[in-house]
Amino acid sequence: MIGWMQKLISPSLCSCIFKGTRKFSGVGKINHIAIAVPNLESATNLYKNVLGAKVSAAMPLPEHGVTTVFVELGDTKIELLHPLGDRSPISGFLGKNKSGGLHHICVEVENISDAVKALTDNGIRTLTEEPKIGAHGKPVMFCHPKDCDGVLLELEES
Ligand SMILES: CC[C@@H](C(=O)O)C(=O)SCCNC(=O)CCNC(=O)[C@H](O)C(C)(C)COP(=O)(O)OP(=O)(O)OC[C@H]1O[C@@H](n2cnc3c(N)ncnc32)[C@H](O)[C@@H]1OP(=O)(O)O
Ligand SMILES: [Co+2]
Repeated sequence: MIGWMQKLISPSLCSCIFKGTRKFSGVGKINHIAIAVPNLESATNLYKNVLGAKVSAAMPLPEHGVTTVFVELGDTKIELLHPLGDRSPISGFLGKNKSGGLHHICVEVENISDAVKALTDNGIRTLTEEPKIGAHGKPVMFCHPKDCDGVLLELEES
């Protein structure tokens, strides 16, 4: 029954109706790979002017404590991250990795509540209680790197 109802109404509404009974539909493609950078201008210059990629304007996201630049690479992206404000979640990482480094991977999921449930049911901790709205205006959630083989995993609703 859930299958045909999903075709008629939105996945989120369906998820509310069948809370706890809907099955996670599985992970989608890589949305972006994020690199924390100590100097946003020189990192942008590398991808834009040396490697010839199309890059976005720098976008300050105070609610995430970062400024981002997206490098477009076909159907995926690199997200350049630089700390914003004095409580940035990436300051500790850059303190340990002074030249910058691979910070997280972001994978797409059809329904973030279903994905979070599948993860938490399996003992994976999320870093916030509720999803936030990410750089693409869609709900995102981060999973603890210690529960994901040392990799910070971001989920973004597609
Ligand atoms: C722009 C919006 C959005 C998007 O739409 O794309 C974004 O991408 S926002 C990006 C920035 N936001 C976040 O990263 C939010 C989630 N992250 C966090 O809450 C924190 O970064 C963290 C994961 C809790 C780590 O914070 P930190 O201050 O470094 O805490 P600890 O020092 O206690 O770290 C604990 C432990 O985890 C290791 N660690 C930290 N960062 C990473 C990482 N990126 N990848 C792998 N491992 C990481 C850290 O080294 C500690 O390990 P030990 O040293 O062994 O204790
Ligand atoms: Co990200």
